[in-house]
Amino acid sequence: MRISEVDEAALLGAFVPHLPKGRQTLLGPGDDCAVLRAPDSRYVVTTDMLVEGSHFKCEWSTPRQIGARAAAQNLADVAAMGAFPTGIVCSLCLREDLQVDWLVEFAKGLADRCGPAGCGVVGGDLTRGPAIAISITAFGDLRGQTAVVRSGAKVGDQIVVAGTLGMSSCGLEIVSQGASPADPAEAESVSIFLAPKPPLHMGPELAKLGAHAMMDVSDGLVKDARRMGKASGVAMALESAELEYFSSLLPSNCTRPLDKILTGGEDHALLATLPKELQLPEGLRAVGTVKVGEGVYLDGELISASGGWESYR
Ligand SMILES: Nc1ncnc2c1ncn2[C@@H]1O[C@H](COP(=O)(O)OP(=O)(O)O)[C@@H](O)[C@H]1O
Ligand SMILES: Cc1ncc(C[n+]2csc(CCOP(=O)(O)OP(=O)(O)O)c2C)c(N)n1
Ligand SMILES: [Mg+2]
Repeated sequence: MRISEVDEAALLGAFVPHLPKGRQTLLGPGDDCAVLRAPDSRYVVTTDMLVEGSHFKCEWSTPRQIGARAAAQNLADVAAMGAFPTGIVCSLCLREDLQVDWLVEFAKGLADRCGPAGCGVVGGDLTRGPAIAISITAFGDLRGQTAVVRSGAKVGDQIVVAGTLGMSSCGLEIVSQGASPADPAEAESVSIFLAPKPPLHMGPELAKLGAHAMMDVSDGLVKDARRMGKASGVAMALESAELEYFSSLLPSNCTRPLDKILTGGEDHALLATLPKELQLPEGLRAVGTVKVGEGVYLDGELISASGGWESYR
């Protein structure tokens, strides 16, 4: 049945039962506001939008993948502060021709990423319009840790990454060509593009390790490292030899792999800097060193191009 054939109460009746409750939810969907516990007394909050055609296409993604992507990109921002996601609210502008089932599958996608993180989907809003737009606001708890900001990188720090780089961009390339994935690496890159799996648990882990700065990589390593460097008043020196691990994960016929690792966005890896003497645990890769100066360097050469996704270009 189309969403235009049912009233809002019936739509919510189909949607809400699929949403995860979350460990910190005191009152979920159904009232004027939700009530969330904030055990730490502070909370982090972030918001991100996805628009049909700009961030996803219904020809490429299942509704469940769109839900997972929408949740993942918001939860990655929470993790990038060193926090644990506690709840999200999700506002949806839906086309009238969508099926009620689309909404149910979208809810399952939100649950795919929020559920395992212990994060509730505690409210939202529904409206109709000419294209799908999704706006999510996410809240997180710092559990006593200091929030890890992007401005704290110190000269001498090692620059580290948790998660993948370039996989989403390879997936976008495959999907844009209308091709089906030919091997497991291609399938994984398409899956990461359509429904990213950020290493959410590594955010608080990095905070505990004493990360000086952290952010998630949404627009590309170079562009986001440039933002971190600028905020911290330092230069970010990347080493291509250290990036080889990320190349090894990419599909074998992915074009310009180093470019994708440097400038491809949307894997939602975590980029952080750590004290130089620290031994890196499983799940973290060193990619370079924080230096005196400004800008981003690769093997000692300044990268002058923006080096990433531009939403307004
Ligand atoms: N419309 C807005 N009003 C206020 N702050 C905004 C707005 N858009 C972006 N910002 C802020 O600017 C910063 C950079 O935004 P953005 O590039 O979207 O971050 P991210 O890549 O982490 O999602 C964030 O702190 C964000 O909250
Ligand atoms: C249909 C489609 N085309 C292209 C892309 C690639 N893409 C869109 S936005 C983006 C970068 C991140 O988007 P933005 O809205 O700037 O996210 P933010 O930095 O706010 O987290 C990329 C790589 C996509 N996801 N979907
Ligand atoms: Mg944003």
